[in-house]
Amino acid sequence: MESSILAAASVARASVPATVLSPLFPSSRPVVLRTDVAGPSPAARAVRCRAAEGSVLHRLDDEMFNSSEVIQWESGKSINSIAAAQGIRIRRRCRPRYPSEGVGADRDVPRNVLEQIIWDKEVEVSQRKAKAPLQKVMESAERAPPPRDFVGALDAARRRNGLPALIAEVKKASPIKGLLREHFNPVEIAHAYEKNGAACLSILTDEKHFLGSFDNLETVRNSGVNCPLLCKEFVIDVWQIYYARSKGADAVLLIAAVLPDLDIKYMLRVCRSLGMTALVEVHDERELDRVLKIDGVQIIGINNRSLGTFEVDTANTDMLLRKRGDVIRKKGIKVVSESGLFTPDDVAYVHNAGVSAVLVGESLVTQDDPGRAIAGLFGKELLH
Ligand SMILES: O=P(O)(O)OC[C@@H](O)[C@@H](O)c1c[nH]c2ccccc12
Repeated sequence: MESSILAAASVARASVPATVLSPLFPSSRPVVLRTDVAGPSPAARAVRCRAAEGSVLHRLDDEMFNSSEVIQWESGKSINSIAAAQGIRIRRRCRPRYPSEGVGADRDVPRNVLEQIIWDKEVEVSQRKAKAPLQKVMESAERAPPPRDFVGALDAARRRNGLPALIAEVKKASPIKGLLREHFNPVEIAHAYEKNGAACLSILTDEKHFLGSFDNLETVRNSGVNCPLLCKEFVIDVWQIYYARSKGADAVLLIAAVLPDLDIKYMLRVCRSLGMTALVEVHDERELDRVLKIDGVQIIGINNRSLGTFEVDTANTDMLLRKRGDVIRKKGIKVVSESGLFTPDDVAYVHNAGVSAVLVGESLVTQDDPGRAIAGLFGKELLH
């Protein structure tokens, strides 16, 4: 068994260095194989067995995980109890493996839109993984065109215009507003955005709730746009990050409302190993404080929209920057104000609050000419 673990480990060594990625848990999450203890715990033994079955191994730096985190995983605590301890209210779809997670109706029914999306996403990801196993997707990620510098493009655009850089979103629909644009051609919209000064593009890939697709991401990437691309996905599994890279994404969104700290740390690491940027999204103070404790976060998105209630308030960006702007600036982290921005006043408001960039979908895609709409949003033409 040991020899097959080592054999599998050598397969993955190319990507990253002392932890195991195992499908033992609901999504592929890191589990440290501890070599400093007399004998492996039952969970670690199980991991070894899975590893021996041929799952892909990843090695990460030990110092990344403190021992209590390791023990959390090894103790077999459910993802939901770990998440709840961090204030995360979005539950993963329950597995019978964890009887402590509730029974009956409460267990089987998602409690809000975000939870519904995440539950659907788990089914979708496991189906996609069955068709394209991680190892295959990793190989095709290696063959993808090299990643572009997402943060660099934002910095350059901000310097050029003296305004927050624009991440313009290719968005067909949303769960609450429904269809945003009847005639929807992602490539046409992407080119119009780029021509009118967008620094980066955000491509929604969730099919069920946003009518997006990975095909859109791939076609836009192959259509000759130069802007770096953010894969706007509900990431719950590192498989999705490799998949996004294989389709040409330069950045991915990591939503703190659904990801425990350890997942964020691990996913940041995977992004870095692929040369991608992670835009870590928060909505409230608790999520922001969690994210500020994680090393290596370069760019934070403050979502003005609650993904639980879908209510929007642009004052959220201002409020969080008033409270935590000092720490954010000290750490050199850039902030993107996301959602609900419609007018030059809205942009000026979040600019004054201290953001480096804005992420805008609805107010652009709902207009006849989404490219021309950019000058309307900023109150002037943006330099390309
Ligand atoms: O269309 P708006 O209000 O301009 O918002 C764009 C973007 O911020 C929003 O689509 C978004 C922000 N975070 C998300 C997470 C998942 C899906 C969508 C989003």
